[in-house]
Amino acid sequence: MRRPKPKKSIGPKHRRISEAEEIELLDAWIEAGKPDSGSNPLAFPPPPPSAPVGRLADGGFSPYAGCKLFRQLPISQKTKDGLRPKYTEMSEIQRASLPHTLSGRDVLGAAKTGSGKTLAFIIPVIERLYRARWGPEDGVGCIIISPTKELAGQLFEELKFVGKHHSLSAGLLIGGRKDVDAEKERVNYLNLLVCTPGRLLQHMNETPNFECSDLQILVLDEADRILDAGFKYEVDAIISQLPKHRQTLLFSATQTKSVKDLARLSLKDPEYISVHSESLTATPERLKQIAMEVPLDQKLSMLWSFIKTHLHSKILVFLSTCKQVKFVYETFKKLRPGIPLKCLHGRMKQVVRMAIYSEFCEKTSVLFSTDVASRGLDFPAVDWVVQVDCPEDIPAYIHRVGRTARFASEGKSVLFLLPSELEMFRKLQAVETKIPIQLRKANTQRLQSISGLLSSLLVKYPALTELAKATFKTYLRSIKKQKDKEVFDLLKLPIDDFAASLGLPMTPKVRFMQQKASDKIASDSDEATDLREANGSRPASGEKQILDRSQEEEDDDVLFPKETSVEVEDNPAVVLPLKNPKKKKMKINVHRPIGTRIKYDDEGNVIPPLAALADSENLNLLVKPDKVKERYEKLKEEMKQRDKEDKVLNRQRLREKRTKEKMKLKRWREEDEEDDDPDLDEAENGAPKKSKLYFDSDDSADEKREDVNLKTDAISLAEQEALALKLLNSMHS
Ligand SMILES: Nc1ncnc2c1ncn2[C@@H]1O[C@H](COP(=O)(O)OP(=O)(O)OP(=O)(O)O)[C@@H](O)[C@H]1O
Repeated sequence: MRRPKPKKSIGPKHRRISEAEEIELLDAWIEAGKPDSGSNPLAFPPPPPSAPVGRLADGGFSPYAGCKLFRQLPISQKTKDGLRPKYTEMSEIQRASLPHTLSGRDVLGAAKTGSGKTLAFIIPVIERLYRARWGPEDGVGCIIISPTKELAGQLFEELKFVGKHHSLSAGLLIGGRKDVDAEKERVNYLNLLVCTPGRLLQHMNETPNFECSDLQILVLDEADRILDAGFKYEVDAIISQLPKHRQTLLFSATQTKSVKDLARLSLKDPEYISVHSESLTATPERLKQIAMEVPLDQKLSMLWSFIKTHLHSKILVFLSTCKQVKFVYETFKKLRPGIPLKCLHGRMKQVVRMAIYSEFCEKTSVLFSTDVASRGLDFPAVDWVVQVDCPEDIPAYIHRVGRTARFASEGKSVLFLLPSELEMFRKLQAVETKIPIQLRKANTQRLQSISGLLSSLLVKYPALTELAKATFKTYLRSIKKQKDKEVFDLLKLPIDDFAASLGLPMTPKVRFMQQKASDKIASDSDEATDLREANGSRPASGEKQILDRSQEEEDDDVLFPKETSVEVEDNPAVVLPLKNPKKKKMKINVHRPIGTRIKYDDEGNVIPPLAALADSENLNLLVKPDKVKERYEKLKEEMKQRDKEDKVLNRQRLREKRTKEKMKLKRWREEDEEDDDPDLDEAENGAPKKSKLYFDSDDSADEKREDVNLKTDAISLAEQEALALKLLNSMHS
């Protein structure tokens, strides 16, 4: 613990002395009453409210482990003044963790959503710097990292609220703000930083003299999210630049217990404080939860009907992609449901996002959102959380429903599940997950179908048709990307009905669906071929082409669908075009074994060797039928082999081409580019995208993006050269 140093800033003399005295008293008080490591302060008897607080007449100190009121804690008067009158009594997580955090220990705090974890780390942060008499010249003393910009903003507001009587300086560092240069000037004078991982790393890398070498305390809010794969690059880079000797606090409703994660953070004998582990439910007790089976093509009608019957409620609706959020928002707005609508997703400008966030805090309305709003956000008085799309896993479910029934309030949530997603209900209902959810039948009598209305809207507004197509594709893509294949199965989706429900006259072509369906057919036909081979019969002619197609179409870019036509239905019956016969001939010619004669038909076309063998004239010339068979088998083998090689090369070529096209498009069409992930905010999961994550939307960011793009071009050129060389080799072999 740093000792108080003489205050350098100007101020009245009596105040300086009283501060020093207060700090001395607080240090002694904390030391005298700190709970044993590993003990749970909730188990201590709380002192009565009327008991004296602080230094007692006998020279000792009042106990604080187990106390219920903020004023009974060994914290500064300024913090107590900041807390009053809004906060007087502590919540369980605050009671359990504050005695440990104030004593300077590392803490992993787990408590239900809306249970007051924010104050549980904001108070020790302020107090630690106050007691160390931190000033502007000391630089960064505390860093609070949040996974999303909105949550960072909310934490910053809470920090300002509680710390309003302190003279510490704090800054909000989040991507999407244009004033990065001004921020760089200031950042060295800030004591407390509330930031998203990307922006913090940007400062660490770019801001001259940016210093965290004296960091006292690091906080990860939504720690499990920050430590997951999506932020790995940033977090590892950040941690490597922080001093190991510091206090570290990790908080989340779904806390990590991974030793690997904790090792990454170099925690020292951390206290694991999980206040609701004994609770019967993992979600807030005042939260009523239901799940409903809703077919994919009825989801929007169901949502519409739900909104129409809850016009006086504040409703938060989760969808999985930005495009879906946009589509639902735009179309529903035009259909005028009779309640204000808003939307929030990671592709919106930061100022707009912040404005929407504040508006939803204040007004009764419906907010359509991606998972950008699923964690940490404290919207007051949300009546309903509606999950139109299934969450990726149980923690995601817990965080989403946790936007309602916060602290002492009540709330309700409904989860729409496709018939193919009912496994998620079973997982949620499992005893160990402790989620009291019930499956209800949807009342289809009250269902108001809107697919016809959507069709008319799409006719009237052509831009909406494009949005509907993108919605269709990105939704399917989001399902494809889900890890839990027990729940998410692309091939079980009624995609034609889904397209129709969005108002689309035709089902858009999606190449990865084609791939999936082909894979399925391929595996089915593999089985069939095995059977036939066992019976000694030849494969049917169409099968081979389906298999070829499936291998060629591995890349699944939804932005540039090819001309190939695919129809996938409930029972996938795939219609695939024949392969380009020209290509086939080329391949045979290039790899023609030396000495093989080329045969021509009457019109001068080359007769493929197999056809030539089957030619009746030639058949007469052949010596023995078993020789024909042998020759046939040999040629078949050779062709198979060469086909294989060609396909590999072809795939590589295709990938190269698409990567280049994508990079180009990415630069040109920032607004309309595809949603690769459900949402592309810093909050989102999946592997970090170098050009996106930490250079966000600042001016400097564009320059960086250029760098990244140039780099990618250089790589692809090198790869192209290697590919050309490979091609040449294969031609000469
Ligand atoms: N001791 C308290 N007394 C009264 N209200 C409180 C107290 N602590 C927190 N609150 C209020 O409870 C609400 C939820 O708190 P907070 O956002 O910190 O929850 P959380 O546990 O961090 O939730 P999440 O897991 O969703 O991030 C806030 O509105 C906050 O102001």
